[in-house]
Amino acid sequence: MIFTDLAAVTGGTHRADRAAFYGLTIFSTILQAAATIGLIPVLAALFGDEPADAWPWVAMMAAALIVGWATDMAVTKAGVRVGFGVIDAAERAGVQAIRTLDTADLHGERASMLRDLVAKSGPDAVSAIVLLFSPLIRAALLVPFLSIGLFLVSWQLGLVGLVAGAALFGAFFLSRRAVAKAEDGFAAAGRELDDRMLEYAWAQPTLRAAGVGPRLVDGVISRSRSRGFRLLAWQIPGDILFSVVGQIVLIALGVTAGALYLSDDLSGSTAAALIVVALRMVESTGSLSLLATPYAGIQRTLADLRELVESEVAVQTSADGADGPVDVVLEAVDYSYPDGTRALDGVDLTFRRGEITVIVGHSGSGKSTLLDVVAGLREPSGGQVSVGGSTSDADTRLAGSAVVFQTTLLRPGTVRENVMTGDAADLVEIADLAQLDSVLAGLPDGWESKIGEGGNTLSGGERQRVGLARALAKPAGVLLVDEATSSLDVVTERAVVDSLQRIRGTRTIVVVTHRPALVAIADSVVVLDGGRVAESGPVDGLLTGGGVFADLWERWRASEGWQV
Ligand SMILES: Nc1ncnc2c1ncn2[C@@H]1O[C@H](COP(=O)(O)OP(=O)(O)OP(=O)(O)O)[C@@H](O)[C@H]1O
Repeated sequence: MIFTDLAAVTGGTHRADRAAFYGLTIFSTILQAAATIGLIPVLAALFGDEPADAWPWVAMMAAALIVGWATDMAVTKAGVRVGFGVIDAAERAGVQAIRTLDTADLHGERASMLRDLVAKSGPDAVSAIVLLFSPLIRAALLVPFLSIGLFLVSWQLGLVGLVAGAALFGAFFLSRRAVAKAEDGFAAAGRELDDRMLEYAWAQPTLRAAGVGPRLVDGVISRSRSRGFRLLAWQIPGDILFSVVGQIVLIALGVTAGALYLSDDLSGSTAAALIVVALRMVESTGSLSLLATPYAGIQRTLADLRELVESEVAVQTSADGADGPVDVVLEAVDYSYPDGTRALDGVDLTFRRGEITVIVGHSGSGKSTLLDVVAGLREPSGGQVSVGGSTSDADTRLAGSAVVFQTTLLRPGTVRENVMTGDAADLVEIADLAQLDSVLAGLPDGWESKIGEGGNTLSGGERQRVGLARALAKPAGVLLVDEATSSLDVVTERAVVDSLQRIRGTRTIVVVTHRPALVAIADSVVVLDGGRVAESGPVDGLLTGGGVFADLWERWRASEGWQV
C-alpha cells in the first residue's frame, strides 16, 4: 500500500509532516466540495424572490476559495518536506547497500536498480508527492464529499454520487493493477537490458569471438520493446474504463436530476447548479484516469525503497544484537571465483572468541578471500561457517562483523557521519580507542569537520584510523582487519596495534597482515598456502616447530622489513 510504504520509507522523523500533508489535503478537498455545493443555494437565491440572499453564500464560497488556496500552499510545503525525507532515505539506504552488499551481488541488474533508486527515486518522489499524491487524494475524495453535500439537496442524488464514487475507486484500482503489472515487466526488462549491456561490455572480446554477444543483447532489446508495447496496451483499457465510468456518472446524475425535476422534487435553479457539480465529478474521474499510470510507477519505486530501507534497518538491528565476542568456526570451506580460480580449498579453522588471530601467507594464498568469507562478503562455494555455535549465512555474518579494509573509503560528510550514528559518549570512547584524537585535533571543526570528497583531505594513516573507528563503532562481535597496516607509517601502525591490544577480549579479532608488528600481539597465527591452511597455532609453538611460519619469520629477521 503506497501510504504505508511512504510511512515506512520516511519514518518517524517525518510523521508530523505526513500528518500535515494528508490532513491539509483532506481539508482543502472539503473546502473545494463546499465551494461547489455552495453554488446550489446561490443559484436558488438568484432565481428566487430575494436575490440578495445570495450574498452570504457568495461570501462563503469566496472564503472557501481563499482558505483553500492558503491550505494548498501549506500542503505543497508539507509535501516537499516529506519528499525530502524520501531523498534522505534513498541516499542513506543506497549508500549502505553499496557499502555492505557482497561484491558478487553488485551485478549490473542490482547496480541499475540501486542507481534508479538513489539517483532518480528521490527527486521523483518530491514531485510525485506534491503533483501526484495530493491531486490523487483530492480526486478520490471530492466525489464522496460532493455526494455528502448532495444529500442535503436530495437523498437520491447523494446516493447516486456515493455509488459513482465507489465505481470510480473500482475503476482506478482495476486499471492501476493492470498498469502496475505491465510496469513491473517493463522495469525488469530495462534492468535485464542494463545487465546484458554491462556484461557485453566487460566480456566483449570473448563474446565477440564466440559470436553470441550481439545476439544476447538483441534478444533483450526486443524483450524490453515488447514489454514496452504491453505497458502501452494495458494503459488503453484503463483509460477506456475511466471514460465509461465518467459517462455513467454523468448520465446517472442527469437522469436522477431530471426525474426529480419532473416530479417537482427539485427546482430548476438547483438542477442547473447540479450541472456544475456533475462536471466536477467527471473532472475528478479524468484526473484519476491520468494519475493511474504515474501512480503505479511511484508505488513500485516506494515499495523498492521500503525494501531497501528495511534491509538497512535489519542489518543495523542484528548488529545491535551482538553481545560480545563469539567463536567463528570454518569447516571444509571452499571458495572459487566465477572464473574458476580456487582461492580457498577445504579450510578448517577456529577463530576463538576474544582472541586475536593473525593470518599470513604469500601473495595470492587466499588471505583476503578468507577474510571476505568470514565477513559475509562472500558465501563459500562449499563447506560451512558457524558463528557463536550456529551455522551462519552471509547476511548474518555481515551484520555481526565489522571490517577495516585495506583502504578506507570516505563518503562526503563529516567525520561523525563517516564513523557512526551514535551518541557523543560512544564517540569519545571510540576516538580514544582508535587513536583518532590527534586526527580530530588537526581538523577545523573536530567531529563536525567535512571530510571525503570536497572536504578535508586525510592521509592514508588518518583515513585508516577513521576506518578503525568506524569498525569499532559497529557493535559487532567479530572485528576483521585486512592488511590495514601494510601501507602505513610506523606511527599509525603502532596506533592500530595499540588499539587492537586495548580492545583485546571484547571481540574476536582476525587480522590479515604482511607485517610483524601484528604477529607479535597474536594469540595464534594461521599460515595459508595455495588456499589451504599450511599451519596454525600460537606464535611460539610455530616458531619452534621449524615449519613454514618459522621460515617466514627467519626471512623477516634477515630482511628487517617483513613482507611475507
Ligand atoms: N576477483 C577475483 N577473481 C578471480 N580470482 C581472484 C579474484 N580475487 C582474487 N583472486 C585469486 O584468488 C587467489 C587468492 O587471492 P587473495 O586475494 O585472497 O589472496 P591474498 O593472499 O589476499 O593475496 P595478497 O596478499 O596479494 O592480497 C589468488 O590466486 C587470486 O589471484
